[in-house]
Amino acid sequence: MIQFTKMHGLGNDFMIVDGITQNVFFSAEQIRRMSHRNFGIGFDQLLIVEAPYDPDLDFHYRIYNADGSEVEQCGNGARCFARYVYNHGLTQKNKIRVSTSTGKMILRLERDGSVTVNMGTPITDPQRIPFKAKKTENTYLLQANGQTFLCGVVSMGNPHCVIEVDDIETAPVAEIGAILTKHERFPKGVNVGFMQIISPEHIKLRVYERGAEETLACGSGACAAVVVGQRQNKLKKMVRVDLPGGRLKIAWDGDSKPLWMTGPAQHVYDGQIQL
Ligand SMILES: N[C@@H](CCC[C@H](N)C(=O)O)C(=O)O
Repeated sequence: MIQFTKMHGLGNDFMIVDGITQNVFFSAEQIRRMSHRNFGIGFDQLLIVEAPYDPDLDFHYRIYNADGSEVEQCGNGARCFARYVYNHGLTQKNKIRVSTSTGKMILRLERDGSVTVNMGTPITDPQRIPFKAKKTENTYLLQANGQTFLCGVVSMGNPHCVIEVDDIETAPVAEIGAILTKHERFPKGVNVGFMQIISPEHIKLRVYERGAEETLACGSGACAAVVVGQRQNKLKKMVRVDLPGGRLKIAWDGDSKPLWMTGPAQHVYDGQIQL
């Protein structure tokens, strides 16, 4: 039996497993089965807590998409991870240093129950995203489905492409998201964000996630949208991001500064599963 906890950050939901006190290994096929919303637990991502590899860190964790692929970053997952390790007595700290497969992050538990995450510095160099382009630009033209899309491309540890739309309600998230997420110019796939700018301090966003389809919220996607909007001089430093599942606060001072994301992390239930 494997003990797990179900949590969500604005409806982006997670199965979280303590891999320190339990010996766990899941195949991609097992992850796909567990993530199924009718035949399994149902989740967008699986997070596995591990011991730190570095004495300066408190934890390491692995992130898997619902389709079983391992990924580098998950903003909403980071907030849930912080609440999970604190509530399960794995740490007494309210400033938690963690690493994932791409880098290090600092998670801060706030008194009001929200969690603030230092999401690190965005990457715009195409080679490091990775994205096939000759040089760094604020916008690129992407051809798909007989149409041309103007988009910003950025990595928050994981790859994002952000398209500005006039109306978030009618944005072709499922149709175009499913095509662009596998576009040949993104060798490792991409998360596709659709952003409506309401004002320089307020956007609406829907994200078709790589390996999970459209989710109710994407934390790294919210950061990516703010980077893209700011680099086009359309957004200010502090931005309210409204996603289908709720609101995030994103702050970015630009250039080589890290992004800060603040939002909720909710426990849903504890369970156990036999594979
Ligand atoms: N929901 C996440 C992102 C999860 C990973 C993503 N699907 C990818 O493949 O990069 C978030 O809140 O950032």
